[in-house]
Amino acid sequence: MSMIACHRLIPAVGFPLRSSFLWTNPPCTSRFVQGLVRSLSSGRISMSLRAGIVGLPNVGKSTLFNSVVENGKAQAANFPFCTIEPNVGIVAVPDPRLNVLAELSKSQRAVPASIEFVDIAGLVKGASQGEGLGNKFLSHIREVDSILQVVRCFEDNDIVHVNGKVDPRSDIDVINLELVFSDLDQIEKRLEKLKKSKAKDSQSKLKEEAERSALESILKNLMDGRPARSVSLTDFEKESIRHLCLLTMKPIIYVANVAESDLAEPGSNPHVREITDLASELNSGLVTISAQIINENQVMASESLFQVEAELTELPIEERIEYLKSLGVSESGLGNLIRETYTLLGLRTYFTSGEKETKAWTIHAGMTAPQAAGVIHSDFEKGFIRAETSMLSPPDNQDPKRIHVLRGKSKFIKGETWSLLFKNFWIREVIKKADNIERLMSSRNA
Ligand SMILES: Nc1ncnc2c1ncn2[C@@H]1O[C@H](COP(=O)(O)OP(=O)(O)OP(=O)(O)O)[C@@H](O)[C@H]1O
Ligand SMILES: [Mg+2]
Repeated sequence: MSMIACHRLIPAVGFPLRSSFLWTNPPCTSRFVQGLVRSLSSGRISMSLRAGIVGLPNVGKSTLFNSVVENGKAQAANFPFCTIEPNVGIVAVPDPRLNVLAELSKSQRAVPASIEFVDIAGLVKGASQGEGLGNKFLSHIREVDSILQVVRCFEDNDIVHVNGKVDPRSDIDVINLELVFSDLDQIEKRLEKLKKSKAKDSQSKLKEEAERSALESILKNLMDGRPARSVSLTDFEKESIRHLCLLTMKPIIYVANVAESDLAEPGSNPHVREITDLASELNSGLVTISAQIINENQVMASESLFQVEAELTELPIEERIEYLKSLGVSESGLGNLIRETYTLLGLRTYFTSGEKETKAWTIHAGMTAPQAAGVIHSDFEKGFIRAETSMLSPPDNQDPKRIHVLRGKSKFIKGETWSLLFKNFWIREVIKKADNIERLMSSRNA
């Protein structure tokens, strides 16, 4: 939904909303930065999951971390293994809906959803055997929920490439192979242990059986170079191997790090084209960013002040938007990256909105309306009465993308819900208790 349409909408409904559950469709793309800045300044975060920034040494991981994390101060420099201990920072998930709702409710603050980013040391060939900084770093990857694999796609003879040349396919293979080796090693040890184990009760026996059969099929796939995530497992099997935190089970997004001059037209960069094909072969996400930091000398030498991602976080919001527009980019790759990561983790957002605050709540895809309400408080799940979905469109009906809103009602929430106030703009449908929110939203979107 465009911001223009939102602005048109606001005066037409210029009264505060009562606090109610609002579930809306996935974030629209415009003006994310404003949401981000406002969100960050609110200083409160609702829930956090971890995404690890992974890649060969010296490809721009820490530079990216500094770009994404407000006040990120990871050391980023032109030499391999610059990072040793992981850098950790929390970022708000940019979501323009948050601000629209906060304005509608005249909220005192807006609280975004969040993700934790972890900048991990570079991996090299043989890491699983202890090469480079070896196994210790693989264990840092084990602790994250998803992987952002930074792939160097910029040519610059001054920046050392550990393998001597920019070659995304080979870089990706090196990292993926190390993750596979590490999992193989872990699975073999675990299977050995399971052989000796004598489960006490039938429940533990069942669990161990599920674990063994899952690990055996994963092992077979790993031997053929296929990641654990490509193996189809039952929910019970997945649960039984969760404790192993297998590296190749984690979802991956490839992050193509390009020169800032390629940001407007990434397709013109042959390395990006190569990763695009690879990512679709591997069923993984791809985001193109330019993490480059222009050092002071370069800025002084080129009057034209090239701003790229790392510097965007230091600019006032209006200037960021102007700058991105001047590059022909409708929004920063970082906004995309953060949102993609969030979606990749299987996370979705709904909002509560009132005068005190508008807040993004994180739910897992597939939760039912009562379960989603239960994220706020278990009483809301127990006392759930109903939810309704509605299409909220501006009065002049010019905006083709409407906000989809689900309204929850619980006997624990006092006061009128607000559908009546909006009746001119609503199509009302009652949702059954067991309905899956996400499916409902996508069927409404179709
Ligand atoms: N898009 C880009 N274009 C040009 N140079 C870049 C780009 N991104 C990062 N760099 C430069 O690459 C060098 C290495 O960056 P950085 O320290 O972030 O890498 P790293 O992956 O964290 O390395 P390490 O694994 O050693 O910690 C820095 O000099 C940085 O300025
Ligand atoms: Mg680093």
